[in-house]
Amino acid sequence: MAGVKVLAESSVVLESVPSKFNFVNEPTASNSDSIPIIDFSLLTSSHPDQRSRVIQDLGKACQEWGFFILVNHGIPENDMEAMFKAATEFFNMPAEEKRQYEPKNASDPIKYGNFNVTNTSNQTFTLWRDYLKLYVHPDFHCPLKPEILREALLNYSVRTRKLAGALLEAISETMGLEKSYMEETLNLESMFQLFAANFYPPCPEPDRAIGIPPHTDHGLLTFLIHNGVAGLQIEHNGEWFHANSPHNSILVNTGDQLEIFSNGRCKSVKHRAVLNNEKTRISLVVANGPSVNTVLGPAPPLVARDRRASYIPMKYKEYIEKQLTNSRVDGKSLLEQMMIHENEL
Ligand SMILES: O=C(O)CCC(=O)C(=O)O
Ligand SMILES: [Fe+2]
Repeated sequence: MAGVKVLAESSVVLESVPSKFNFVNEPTASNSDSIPIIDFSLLTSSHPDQRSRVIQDLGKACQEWGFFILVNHGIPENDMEAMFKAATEFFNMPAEEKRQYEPKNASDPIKYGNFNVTNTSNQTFTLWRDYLKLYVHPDFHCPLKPEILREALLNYSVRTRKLAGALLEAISETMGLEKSYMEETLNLESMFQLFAANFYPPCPEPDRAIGIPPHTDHGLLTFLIHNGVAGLQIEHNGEWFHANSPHNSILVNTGDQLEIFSNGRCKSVKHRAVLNNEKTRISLVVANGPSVNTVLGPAPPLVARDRRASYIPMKYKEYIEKQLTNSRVDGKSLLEQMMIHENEL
């Protein structure tokens, strides 16, 4: 298939969603003005009170929401603009140019296309989204075109990697661990970084298709920026909320590996991308994980404190592969499968 973009822009005016996209969707969500906002610049504040307050807020955000809006993060606006420009140019290239990146294997380091998901009743749906996914660290992979992509992405991956490192240090502190604990035990100098650009064209029947169904992210911390068009929703206390983040901020969420590592303190929260019938939405995502060879389980000092481990350890590489191949959209998630419940002890 040539991509959802081509379909949405074809000369025949689409009045309904072709049946292969039909996803039983429950799009209602509420607004929330209480998604935590974290001011990154305060983490380096020389006022001890200010710093300890932001560490406390950060810990609370990871525990209660698993999502927060990061402001004053230090990544220049121009660098983000350059990424949107490059991603837009990529999706605007002719279908033949993009087709060479359609994956042969799920683990190809450069992938473009659209995605099918299957539910527990064995029905398959195509998602209303074109994506470009690139492995950018420890090895950097990037399509040759558009030419502006390489430099912009190299820079963005360096900057987001530094930011992830600094946030993970602060998150270690929120749990009473040494600042460098995660960096050392999870081999963060060779952290696995995945970049994804998501392109959601306007959809004639936004309630009958979905951009990305409910899921959690597999890594430690995910960073998301978007082009100002709403669409991300997150689950909080069993309800769905719109996650609107202001221009120039970064929406950060804690992923499965951080929930496991923190022995359940940080929450890897379900989220989904819904559609609209007016505007194209673009989101740019950087998923930051441990090195792929790390066997990640609950941190021993936390297990000692809690007197039990609440999750089974697994090599991160294996976790990613399993999540790619095993999951049914409405089935038990891999994270749920890794949990050790109290009655199983
Ligand atoms: O586009 C969005 O807002 C969500 C993207 C997302 O959840 C993902 O790429 O994992
Ligand atoms: Fe996600």
